[in-house]
Amino acid sequence: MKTIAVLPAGSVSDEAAKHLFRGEEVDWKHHRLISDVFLSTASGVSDYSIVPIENTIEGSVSLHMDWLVHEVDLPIQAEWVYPSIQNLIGRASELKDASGGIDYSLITKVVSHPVAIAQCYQFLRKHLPHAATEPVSSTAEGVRIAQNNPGAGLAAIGTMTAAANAGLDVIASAITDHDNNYTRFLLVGPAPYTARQSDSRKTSILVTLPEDYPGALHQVLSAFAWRKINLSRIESRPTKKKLGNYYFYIDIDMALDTVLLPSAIQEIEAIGCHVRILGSYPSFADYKKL
Ligand SMILES: O=C(O)C(=O)Cc1ccccc1
Repeated sequence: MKTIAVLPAGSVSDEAAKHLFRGEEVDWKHHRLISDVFLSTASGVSDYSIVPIENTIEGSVSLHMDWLVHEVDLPIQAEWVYPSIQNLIGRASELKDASGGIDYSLITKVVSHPVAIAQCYQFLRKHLPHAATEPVSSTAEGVRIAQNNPGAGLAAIGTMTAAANAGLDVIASAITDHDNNYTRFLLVGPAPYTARQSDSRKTSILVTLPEDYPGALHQVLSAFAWRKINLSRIESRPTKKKLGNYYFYIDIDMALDTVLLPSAIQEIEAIGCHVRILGSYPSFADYKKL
């Protein structure tokens, strides 16, 4: 039986995790903090960690990308995309107006994961411009805080599951600014993921450019382009060593084969780039086919 570390029960990550591993017997290790999700596998307690890495509305989850790069050395073994439907959660009985509807002015603070708060920016600006927002470690943690603080004018943003688990009401459903809000999740750990196969494979690398080499980034991109290797994502992140020094996080739409991709990597290493392979793995873009 696999042991898998993930954010708390009822979080978006937890729902996505249960979807990938449905039908399998799993020992779930729920952690309040993403750092403990990573460290559970890095320390050998868990076999895998599940990490939300990118969202349709908000883009990359920088903290999680930085943990993957700077704090642990855990290969990516799979990626999949899962819908993130956010809801406003609280105690309806505490928010009634004279006609029995919801009086949003009675909500003084909204508590949730910062990415979830950002996904619902327009809803909050329209209905809750007066309310404070408080970022916490997960949407499920925000619901737990609302549950444990009755009468405090708190509302959370989270999943239907988290609301049901906490015995709270869904005050407003599907409040994200755009429909089709999806999150990309990574499965990280030492062993390959083999439970499901995908025709689509990716390889993620981290490239550090040589100093004082004008046009180095163009040469990196060219090394893939002339080999007709498609790059689906490139993102610069600080190396945290010196202002203006970046890693380039590159997703490549092919497996780490034996000739083409290794030769492209050798070519960019030859001009002085440092390349770290973050993983080569199956990609499941359509969760309905999982
Ligand atoms: O907080 C959660 O529920 C998570 O799983 C992290 C997250 C938050 C918002 C969008 C995607 C993942």
